[in-house]
Amino acid sequence: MEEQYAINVRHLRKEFKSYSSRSGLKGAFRDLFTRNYKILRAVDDVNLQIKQGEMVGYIGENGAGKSTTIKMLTGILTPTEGDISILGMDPHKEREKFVRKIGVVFGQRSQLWWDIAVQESFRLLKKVYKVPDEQFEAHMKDIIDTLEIHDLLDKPVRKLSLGQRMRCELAAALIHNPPLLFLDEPTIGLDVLVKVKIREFLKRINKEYGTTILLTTHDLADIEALCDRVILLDKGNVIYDGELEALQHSWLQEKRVEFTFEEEIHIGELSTEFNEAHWEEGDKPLLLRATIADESEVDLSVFVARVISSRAISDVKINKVSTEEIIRHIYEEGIRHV
Ligand SMILES: Nc1ncnc2c1ncn2[C@@H]1O[C@H](COP(=O)(O)OP(=O)(O)OP(=O)(O)O)[C@@H](O)[C@H]1O
Repeated sequence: MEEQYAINVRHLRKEFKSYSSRSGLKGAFRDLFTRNYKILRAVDDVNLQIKQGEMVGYIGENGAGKSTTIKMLTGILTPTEGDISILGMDPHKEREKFVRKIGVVFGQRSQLWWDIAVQESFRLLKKVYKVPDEQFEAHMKDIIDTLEIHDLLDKPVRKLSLGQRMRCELAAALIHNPPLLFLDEPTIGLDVLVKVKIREFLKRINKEYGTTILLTTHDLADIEALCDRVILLDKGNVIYDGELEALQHSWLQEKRVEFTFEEEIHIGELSTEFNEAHWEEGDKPLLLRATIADESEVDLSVFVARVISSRAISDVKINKVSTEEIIRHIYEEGIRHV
């Protein structure tokens, strides 16, 4: 039966042994014979099913296990346990066939040769991937035009700025037009214009070629621009897998208003008089924040009007909760009824 998923991962686990040194000379001597170690479970029972053509954001705090997962999916690391099927292949057992079907960009590491011109790297990769001449010419011209890297082709990689290099890295990952692309922090350290260019480009190849993209990023604007689905990882476990919109929506229902008063007001006074909201101090003097629970029937405009008509107020802000805030909340409080 044809594999239904581009990425199908079951019960994936990766453990690292971390060694600790004993103290003192005696300890160092004992370390020569037996080492103390701890087991760290970087990825713990992760299941992922991603269909061809999906663009999925793989997010989580530092150390959550994102890069370790990507390294296992691309065959760089061997799992401690679990099954990985990528486009119906095992990344380890069918290595040669496998690498011709995937593209990988690690934002922190280059796959281009440092001292040679960018186009030389492209030609070498063309040979590695056994891309036919005609396909290479037409496809690369398109990529070079879209990523606007024409003027960089003669330069050695070491002379490129980070943004220029990243655009070349992406081009390199796509030389063989792979159906599946793994991107680990592809926009790290880039300025906004380059980020936007890269996002537009990824959208285009996804639409044109149905490229499946799994993306890890700390920049949630990347996710917002590209991914309908997010998978949220926490301490090696998937804690959310679903639509970004659903995640946002549940938080947007919480109504939050910031009032800046003209003179100092006691919070207890407001809590009694306007008890439909939960009141707290803001981060500036005279600023107080009112939060109305998701499920409450309170009409926000009526509430704001009541407060404004009863006190002297210099500013009112009705907050839209940002995605960053949503993610932070999730870490602090866990997922609510999404
Ligand atoms: N080779 C290794 N040896 C030992 N521990 C490792 C190794 N690689 C990663 N780890 C540990 O595994 C955990 C997960 O790391 P990983 O790099 O996958 O996280 P991440 O989610 O990609 O984080 P970041 O956003 O900071 O890149 C961390 O605690 C990290 O210290």
